[in-house]
Amino acid sequence: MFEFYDVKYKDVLDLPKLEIKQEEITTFIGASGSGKTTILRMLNKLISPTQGRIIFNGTDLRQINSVAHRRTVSMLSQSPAIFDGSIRDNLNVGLRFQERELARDKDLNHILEQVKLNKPLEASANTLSGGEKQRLALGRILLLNSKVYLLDEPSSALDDETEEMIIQMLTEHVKREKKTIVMVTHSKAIAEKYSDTIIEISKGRCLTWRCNDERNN
Ligand SMILES: Nc1ncnc2c1ncn2[C@@H]1O[C@H](COP(=O)(O)OP(=O)(O)OP(=O)(O)O)[C@@H](O)[C@H]1O
Repeated sequence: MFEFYDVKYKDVLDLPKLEIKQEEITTFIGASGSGKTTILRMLNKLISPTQGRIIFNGTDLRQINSVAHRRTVSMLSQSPAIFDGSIRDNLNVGLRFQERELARDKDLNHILEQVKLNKPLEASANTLSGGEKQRLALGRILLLNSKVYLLDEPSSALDDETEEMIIQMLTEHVKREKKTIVMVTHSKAIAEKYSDTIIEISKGRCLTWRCNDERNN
């Protein structure tokens, strides 16, 4: 799905070769500042490599329109914006931004169930806790129903039990719907348990690459 060839980003990343496979859960792990978020930002075309190229389904990312790309590839950032308004408005904002039809309350409530957020749609999003806001933002992304989700620490503000429930829901969802997840997590346990492929980044380089528990390099 994504192939990196001699990709560099300033002096932050140096990735001679990297592949992210379709319909898999690929997880990046590594120390703070190692370059994980920068990789996700490149996959979403928020930034471009300063050298080398990234191929997405056979086409150089430089040739793909950014807005069109982001309809296929949605990103949940580490600190997503929750604006002053209802949970309903905050869930629908991604669809509104993409000029798509807004979701019906039935579908919004289903999404809230999926992200384990037991709140009415009219409730103010501002009064939610940090972990609840994180789940709301995840719900907003799921509503977009994209082929690829880029998730930057999607469960960092959650307690262990909720984290496990959310990641389990996500993995079941992507397997059932044949979607692709590229995720960053601080939790090696979560990475080991739920990923098809784990890529460890250290100081902008790919340190280890493990598929189904086999170290390839
Ligand atoms: N546009 C930029 N120009 C220059 N340096 C940058 C740019 N963006 C990020 N960096 C630097 O690149 C390094 C990697 O940042 P990145 O956010 O990718 O790390 P990370 O592995 O996601 O860290 P964390 O786990 O703390 O979120 C950091 O030192 C950061 O300051």
